[in-house]
Amino acid sequence: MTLCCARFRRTHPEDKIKNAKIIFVVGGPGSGKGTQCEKVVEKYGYTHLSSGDLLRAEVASGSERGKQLQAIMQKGELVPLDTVLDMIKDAMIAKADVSKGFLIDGYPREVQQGEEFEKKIGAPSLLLYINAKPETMVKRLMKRGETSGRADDNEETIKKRLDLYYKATEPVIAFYESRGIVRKIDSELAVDDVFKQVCQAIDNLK
Ligand SMILES: Nc1ncnc2c1ncn2[C@@H]1O[C@H](COP(=O)(O)OP(=O)(O)O)[C@@H](O)[C@H]1O
Ligand SMILES: Nc1ncnc2c1ncn2[C@H]1C[C@H](O)[C@@H](COP(=O)(O)OP(=O)(O)O)O1
Ligand SMILES: [Mg+2]
Repeated sequence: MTLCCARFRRTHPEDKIKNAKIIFVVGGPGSGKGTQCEKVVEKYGYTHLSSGDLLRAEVASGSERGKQLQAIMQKGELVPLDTVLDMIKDAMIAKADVSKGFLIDGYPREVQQGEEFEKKIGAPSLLLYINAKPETMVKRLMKRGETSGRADDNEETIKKRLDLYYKATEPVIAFYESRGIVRKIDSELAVDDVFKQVCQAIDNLK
């Protein structure tokens, strides 16, 4: 009895994801992260976790926390690090038993997010850097805004998100470049041609 309880206490939910394969998907707003992740899920069976989607689900739940998050996202700002990291961690644990690997889309958005992720979860083996010109991103987001219903797909918020991307998120790429795990993807091309580059990067992992 005593032995059994001791063992129970030592089993943490985090243990389930300790050795998970992790791919960070980083790029500006509207660069095509979500589009490419969907195709990776289809071909490789990885689990796609988008920080933005997780946050929007919390907003849709109507919770008090969701209301606070909505106000931040509407302004194009970043939500608190702990909130988004906890959501990703919980979602990873929930999928750990059936997942071949995780695509973490939209995270890290600043270097500190990467550092905290590694402390609490683990290290990525690849960073897909989805790169498009700012004009392209704005054009795609304005188009997406016609149907997305997203509170942040409007001209004013798009500009703020782009500025924040260059200021806070691009340094993330330099941070991981020194580790040799960044693969830069030209996202100016048609979706399938972008995907070919993504496949090459993932296939080289094995
Ligand atoms: N390679 C591409 N060429 C043209 N349009 C694209 C391409 N990739 C994505 N899009 C479109 O651009 C918009 C933003 O793509 P999305 O995947 O939502 O980007 P992100 O998740 O990086 O914000 C979507 O409407 C999508 O259909
Ligand atoms: N890692 C993160 N840290 C803080 N805020 C985040 C976040 N990921 C998403 N958010 C918040 C702020 C973003 O402007 C908003 C939408 O994010 P998103 O859905 O990833 O955008 P997109 O796919 O257009 O790049 O959600
Ligand atoms: Mg997205």
